[in-house]
Amino acid sequence: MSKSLLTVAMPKGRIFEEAVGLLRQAGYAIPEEFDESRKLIIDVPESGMRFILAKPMDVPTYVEHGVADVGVAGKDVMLEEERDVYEVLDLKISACYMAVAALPSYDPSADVAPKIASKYPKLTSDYFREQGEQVEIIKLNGSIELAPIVGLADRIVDIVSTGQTLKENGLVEIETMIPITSRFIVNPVSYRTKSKQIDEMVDRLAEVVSEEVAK
Ligand SMILES: Nc1ncnc2c1ncn2[C@@H]1O[C@H](COP(=O)(O)OP(=O)(O)OP(=O)(O)O)[C@@H](O)[C@H]1O
Ligand SMILES: O=P(O)(O)OC[C@H]1O[C@H](OP(=O)(O)OP(=O)(O)O)[C@H](O)[C@@H]1O
Repeated sequence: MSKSLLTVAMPKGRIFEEAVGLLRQAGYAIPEEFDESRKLIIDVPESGMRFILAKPMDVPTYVEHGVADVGVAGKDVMLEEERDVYEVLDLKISACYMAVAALPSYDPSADVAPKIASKYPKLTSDYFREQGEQVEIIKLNGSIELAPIVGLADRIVDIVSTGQTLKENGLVEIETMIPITSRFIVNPVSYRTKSKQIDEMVDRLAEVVSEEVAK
């Protein structure tokens, strides 16, 4: 990895477009080809940056290991991964929330050994431990809403945004857990060794975020 360029770990997928939009608003020249490319490493020397494009859940791993200096990750990922990185700014993009959901017929009083399906086993386990409820967690990798319908789990813990997926699958939200937005994260060593570049980036992004919030 180049030491002169600031390496930014970006999440592919849902967050990508909004995160790139913020960077452009903050004055970083990100070429158009960035939006469509299949490349996983893109250098933008005119902005002094190298971007690495990772799976959203993996961004904190790249930043913790220092192969990326900074990155963008959802709060859900931060809570699940618990990596040794600094979370320095709430970018207030890709807003959604985590919720517990079940079939409308679900009766909590009859639920003696509850099974909870989720893509987020750690976050789910922490949540139910804090609630003082003992549960069995079933880790799935997607289509979580399927689990209660086919009888794999009693409840699910998943992200809700529009609520359409729950609705179309006949599930109801029974607890709202945590609001989620994307965060700007920093490797602790890079924060010292590249403080000038990183401080400037945080300041510029913070300004754009506060302008967006004021709109
Ligand atoms: N409706 C939503 N569903 C899931 N994630 C959302 C939603 N809205 C915003 N997010 C944010 O987007 C991130 C997930 O992005 P995305 O769905 O592209 O990744 P993924 O779940 O890893 O994708 P994949 O479908 O490839 O497994 C989450 O970490 C969360 O912070
Ligand atoms: O409230 P909504 O707007 O419907 O969004 C929430 C849904 O979107 C996500 O799934 P995704 O599309 O990432 O598919 P996945 O289940 O395979 O993770 C999430 O896991 C929910 O299922």
